[in-house]
Amino acid sequence: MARSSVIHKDTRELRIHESLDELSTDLADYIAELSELYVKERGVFCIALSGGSLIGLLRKICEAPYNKTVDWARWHFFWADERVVSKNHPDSNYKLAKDGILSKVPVIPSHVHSMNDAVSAEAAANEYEFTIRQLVRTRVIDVSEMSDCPKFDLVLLEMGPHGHVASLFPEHDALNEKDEWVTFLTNSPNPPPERITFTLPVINSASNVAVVVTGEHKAEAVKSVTNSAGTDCPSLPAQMVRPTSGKLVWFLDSAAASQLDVSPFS
Ligand SMILES: O=C1O[C@H](COP(=O)(O)O)[C@@H](O)[C@H](O)[C@H]1O
Repeated sequence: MARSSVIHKDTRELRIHESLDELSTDLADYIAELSELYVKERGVFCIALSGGSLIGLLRKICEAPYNKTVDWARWHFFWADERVVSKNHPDSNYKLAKDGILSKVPVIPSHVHSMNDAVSAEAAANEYEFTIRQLVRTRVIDVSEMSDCPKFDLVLLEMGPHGHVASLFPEHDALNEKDEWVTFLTNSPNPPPERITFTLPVINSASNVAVVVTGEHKAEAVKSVTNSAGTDCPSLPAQMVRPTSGKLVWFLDSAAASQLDVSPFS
């Protein structure tokens, strides 16, 4: 029998699942509910994806009943980060999403806002920010009244074992970027070195942010982040994900939650 539990810690909701299958189902339910809400409210649903094993965990949203019930034609897809490689390269976050999601459901090609793979990291970051600015101007993407940043309906992140999210790595200068919406790196500590990423102000302006973490190798980082409630000087990028007025939900499997000081299934 699958087991799940919901814990509120600081401003985070932690949804802990005993199996990956259960996590994947809950993630699909959560996204489908947000899609319905924003399609009703705004006529569109703007979702920013990341890469990694997150995409495999999104498989259920492409299956019955969601493949039929979700209003795919209203979805606009963005990327919270991308690697500077060609779109058919195995490291490409776009390719991962294309193979895992975009090729499986009836999306509108002009609603897929991927990053340009034919120019430098700097040019692609500038171009992506320009694209987002146009879509904010036409109100496809909502705007945050507090920060003037784009307000994505949902930003989906996956935390790496050392606490990185999107392509925001511990102690990297990109974490301090306050003015740009999209920035670039040429020295990522994880390969490939060149990347493009949303900045923290954009992530934290979203209406909803979900952070997905699975596996025991990430348990220590999960513990550090969740024990840092209210810390004034967070050091891990995942600790800095604190939506200003949006909702933050963490989806964990029991292995990733294994070092938490709560016993989710007791
Ligand atoms: O490099 C990236 O990593 C994260 C996830 O980290 P992982 O170590 O668990 O793969 C991913 O979400 C991000 O989009 C990506 O570019």
